[in-house]
Amino acid sequence: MSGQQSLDTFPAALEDAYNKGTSACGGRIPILLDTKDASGHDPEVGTQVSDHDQIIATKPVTIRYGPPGQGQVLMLPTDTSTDTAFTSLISSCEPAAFGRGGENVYDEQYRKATKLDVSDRCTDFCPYQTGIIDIVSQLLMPPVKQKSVVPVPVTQPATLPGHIEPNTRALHVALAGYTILQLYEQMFGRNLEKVLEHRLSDPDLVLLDIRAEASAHARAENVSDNTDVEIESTTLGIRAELCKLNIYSGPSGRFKAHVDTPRSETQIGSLVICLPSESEGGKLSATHQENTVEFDWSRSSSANQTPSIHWAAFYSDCSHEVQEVTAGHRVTLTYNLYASRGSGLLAGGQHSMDATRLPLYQPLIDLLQCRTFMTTGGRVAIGLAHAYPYTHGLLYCNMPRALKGADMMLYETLLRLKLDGEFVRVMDLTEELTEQRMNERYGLDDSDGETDGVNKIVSSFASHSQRLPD
Ligand SMILES: O=C(O)CCC(=O)C(=O)O
Ligand SMILES: [Fe+2]
Repeated sequence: MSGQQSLDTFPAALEDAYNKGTSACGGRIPILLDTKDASGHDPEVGTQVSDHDQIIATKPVTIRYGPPGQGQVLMLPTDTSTDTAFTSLISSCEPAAFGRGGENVYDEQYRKATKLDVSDRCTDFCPYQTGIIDIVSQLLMPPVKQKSVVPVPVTQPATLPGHIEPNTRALHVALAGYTILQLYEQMFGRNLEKVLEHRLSDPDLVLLDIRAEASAHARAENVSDNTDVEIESTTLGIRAELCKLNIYSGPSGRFKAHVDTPRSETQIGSLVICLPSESEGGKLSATHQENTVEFDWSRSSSANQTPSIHWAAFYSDCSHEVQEVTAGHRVTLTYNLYASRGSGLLAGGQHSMDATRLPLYQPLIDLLQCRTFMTTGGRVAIGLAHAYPYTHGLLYCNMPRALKGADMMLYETLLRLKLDGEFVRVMDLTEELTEQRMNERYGLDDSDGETDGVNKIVSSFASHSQRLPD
């Protein structure tokens, strides 16, 4: 390719990458054959050094197969010509069919391979442990589809709904569309600055909810309709489900071009793990529109490399094929990849964590059952431990799912106890108040009145009047 052609092609490829991402990716994980350290223990592969410098490697892969009571154990890599555990694995496999016109068919012209179903074997290989799922999630997920965010209304209502009991001990926050400023000025007829100085000495709790209207906006119909879409397109994770062990053997193992049958609506692709057993041929190619990505894991292409696990992941709509295996055995594990909420957005969702085991659970019950605590009911404001992107309209849609650590723990506990929590942005408006004073003094007009000084949020929950679980 000439220099000029390259100059023309690269920007186009870059634009494609921005717009479409990629439809396939793959890699290699070396196998550490001697995983015993001097003390005779297995070092924790892949976690010896910090973060970025970790060398991702894996131990030899163990496969257990065979009927109950007659199980066999195979460790790969091995000498496949002499290891009886390997030859016996080959003979335990049965012909692999494939889906055609809604039926399972066996046609050697199209697919010549054998298989072991999940129920017939297990393996200690883990695509999560080896970081494959992290890479696939980050690289292969659909490109971010930015939707225009409906502008946040800036008008404030003139009056407040409801009322606050005179003996309410804590701040009542989270009245969507209303400000703490208004709340205090109306309820206490006092200057907010003095109220805050008087009530809250902790600098984290210099409260003003001038952005409460943005939370109302996030809940407004037109945005909530889109909220899930926004989340799906920006922060999805991937769940991998082991499906089969397949063996493509020389001289004529193959799987002609096909598109996998999705197992459910949330299946987004497939992951193929090629275990370390020598074979020739068997190149995998995945094609999406005009783009084809090839993965050659044959002995000749990986000569001089340490024994490795190779992997490839591709979208469900990729047509892919395994070219003819000319010699040896190509042993693969296939996983179905499903879209999932993924890490980062799990707070309050469906998951397997039991909130009653959280360290906050019992103390909160004890507090709420305490006869001297807030005897007439009321609300409690709790400063959260982490900072969140509160001025970012799009990211704010992820709240409260994006709560982290202790904040997630608090939220899960509140949900489990069926307590009503709301999130309120807390902003340090010291600068704005100073500016306002200056403006008042010198008669300047503050036309904007917004601030970026967001640092904490507050959760409030109604107490006492709630029924607690027995
Ligand atoms: O083994 C491979 O590389 C791909 C196998 C495949 O396409 C399948 O099992 O559907
Ligand atoms: Fe396939």
